[in-house]
Amino acid sequence: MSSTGVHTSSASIVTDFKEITKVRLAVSVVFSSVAGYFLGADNIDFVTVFLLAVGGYFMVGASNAYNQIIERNLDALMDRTKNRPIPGGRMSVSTAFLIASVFTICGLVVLYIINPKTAMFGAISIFIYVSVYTPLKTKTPLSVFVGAIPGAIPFMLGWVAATGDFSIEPGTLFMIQFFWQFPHFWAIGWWLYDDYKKGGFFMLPTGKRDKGTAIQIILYSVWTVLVSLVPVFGVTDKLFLTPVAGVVILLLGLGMLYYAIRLYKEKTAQAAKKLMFASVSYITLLQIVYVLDKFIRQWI
Ligand code: HEM
Ligand SMILES: CC(C)=CCC/C(C)=C/CC/C(C)=C/COP(=O)(O)OP(=O)(O)O
Repeated sequence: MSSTGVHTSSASIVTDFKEITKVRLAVSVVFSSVAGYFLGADNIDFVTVFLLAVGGYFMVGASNAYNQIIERNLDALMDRTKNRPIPGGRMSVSTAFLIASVFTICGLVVLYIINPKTAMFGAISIFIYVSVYTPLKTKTPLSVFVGAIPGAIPFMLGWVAATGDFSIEPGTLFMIQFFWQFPHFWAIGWWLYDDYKKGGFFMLPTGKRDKGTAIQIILYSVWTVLVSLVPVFGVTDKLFLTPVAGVVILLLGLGMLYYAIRLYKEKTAQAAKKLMFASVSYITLLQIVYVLDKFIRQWI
């Protein structure tokens, strides 16, 4: 989520703001929330979409700023993160804390305006990410299972924003994004293994770039695809996917699985990097297909 480019002293405030809030991750989180909203809403209300996007950005931005305060000394040890605003010496801890705190309050208020449940899930996400996942990262590879909880909330949050309800449909959206994060993150953990080691992070399930990790990546990729197909079978109430969309999702899933199997065969950082991009493409395209399928079905 951080650029690996070297910032000079001329780095602008805008760049630092983007880095402290991890703009690319935040935008993809907001994207998944808006997709969840489109899936849940009977009538699209663009004011709610706007509030969800703004409130979501505030909450993710705050989460990331707190994370970078806590990890500032470890971030300084890794190439990927050493130029972040705090270890790079361009932002003080108190400024980052101010941004994080103001963003938390603004985010909660904006999400509360949508409905109280949306604010509650936003609060749960930031709490788990900052207070449980972040400290656990240096302790155990199992931290990824904890980090996957706040990571999976945004897709379902959109549905909750649209309906005010938590039921089987948002639960299914949660499960899809939850399982997806294992191939996503373990691919990154493999690709950037040496860098993570410098910071004392052991993020792979076996702790190593070995056959065991590669097999787990394949298994979780299979799970991700299977869970993604559940709405085709009409067991998830209002969340439904046509068989045509199911076939498209299956093809996308086989694409991700192909890169997971290549990682198993090649066991290289290059293969892991490709799987990381395949995983990001998978979740983004899945959300687009889910939304398009709903609207095309309504129109024809
Ligand atoms: C356990 C959960 C997760 C972990 C540990 C994780 C970790 C990471 C890391 C370390 C990177 C940076 C790779 C680089 O330096 O280039 C990354 C990239 C990315 N992640 Fe995640 N991620 C998680 C969940 C998510 C979620 C929930 C989303 C979106 C809904 C997401 C979307 C992305 C995207 C779009 C990128 C590529 C853009 C970028 O480099 O910032 N990730 N992830
Ligand atoms: C609605 C709401 C508030 C949602 C929260 C979404 C959220 C913050 C998801 C984070 C997902 C995650 C574990 C990313 C990895 O961070 P990392 O600390 O491993 O990344 P790093 O190594 O780049 O610091």
